[in-house]
Amino acid sequence: MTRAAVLGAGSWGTTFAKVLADAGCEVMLHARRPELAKSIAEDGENREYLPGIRLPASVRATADAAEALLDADVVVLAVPSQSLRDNLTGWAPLLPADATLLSLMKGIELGTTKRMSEVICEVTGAGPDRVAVLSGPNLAREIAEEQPAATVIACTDTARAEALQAACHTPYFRPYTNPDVIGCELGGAVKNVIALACGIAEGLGFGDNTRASLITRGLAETARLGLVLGGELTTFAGLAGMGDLVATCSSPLSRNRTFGEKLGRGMTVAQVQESTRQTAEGVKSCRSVLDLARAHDVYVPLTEAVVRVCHEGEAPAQMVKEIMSREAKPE
Ligand SMILES: NC(=O)c1ccc[n+]([C@@H]2O[C@H](COP(=O)([O-])OP(=O)(O)OC[C@H]3O[C@@H](n4cnc5c(N)ncnc54)[C@H](O)[C@@H]3O)[C@@H](O)[C@H]2O)c1
Ligand SMILES: O=P(O)(O)OC[C@H](O)CO
Repeated sequence: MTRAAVLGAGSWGTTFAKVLADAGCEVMLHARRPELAKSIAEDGENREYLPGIRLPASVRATADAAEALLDADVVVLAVPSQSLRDNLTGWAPLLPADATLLSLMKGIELGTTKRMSEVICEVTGAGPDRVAVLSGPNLAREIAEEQPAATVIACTDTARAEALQAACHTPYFRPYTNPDVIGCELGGAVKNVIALACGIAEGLGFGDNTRASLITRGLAETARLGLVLGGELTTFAGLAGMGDLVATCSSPLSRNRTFGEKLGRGMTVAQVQESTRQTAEGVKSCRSVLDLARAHDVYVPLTEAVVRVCHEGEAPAQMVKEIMSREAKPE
């Protein structure tokens, strides 16, 4: 039986712990706060992040990282992207030698512009073939409710990707493998930025044409950057590209889209941040995505626009004017 440690007991970490357990794994879920670990262990439910969802008995919870990681075959990382390096620095000495390291995170590190798998390799010293990424149209609440969804597990080592695929395949969760780690990570990080733009448009009162235009041009922007970085075009047309972009940009469950919608309705970034404790990765990653694009001379006008609204005080209505009045060009 596969033994998995899930580090991060937020909405996605907790949901994925349930998926693994439903697929037959023995799971240790690690929460930072001892009181949250205790309440998950006692109630069989994460009332803070996933209220109303019963966790299988094979999910155990602890706040002790050493206990969570003991003899783990698979270590799942599910913390906010910008906190990964600090968290992982503490966990690295406890990682079992050949465990597969699986990232669930969708962000680019500020300052270094590194993808999460790159941060994992750097901090742990693991080779890239030991590190995998899971990404796709996977809104946590829907999956916790066992609504059918597909996803992608990307790893350069096919055997590890297939082992992970078997470890999390359930009647409601269908993983596909893909060797393109770069494309999957880029798709996941940039869709959060485009979802912010879609939320802003929603908040301004715009409808389906606007959203479809943003999704389509957002995908063009993602693929332009991803190809330069070494991703594959087919990945951007797949679940970790278009699939995730459509789900996140369309769903009221998306934290990024909801964040953008509040901005579009007139709230400031600080006000929206105060209104939620959940992670909206795109607010920070829009800056690192833009830095990455500039370093590779790639044109990313929607990301630039989101950065202006989130970090430079531009009004959402002005952002729309600027996007629409750019020089006309061929598609
Ligand atoms: N929620 C989803 O639907 C979903 C789906 C797919 C991918 N993801 C990705 O998974 C990652 C985790 O997202 P989530 O939804 O579980 O987030 P969340 O905000 O629900 O939970 C984050 C968890 O990380 C912990 N944490 C550890 N160090 C932290 C720190 N320094 N600052 C803040 N929190 C810290 C928190 O205590 C919490 O348990 C993100 O990269 C997100 O983009 C989320
Ligand atoms: O709630 P969001 O915006 O972080 O999106 C969640 C998932 O990434 C959707 O696949």
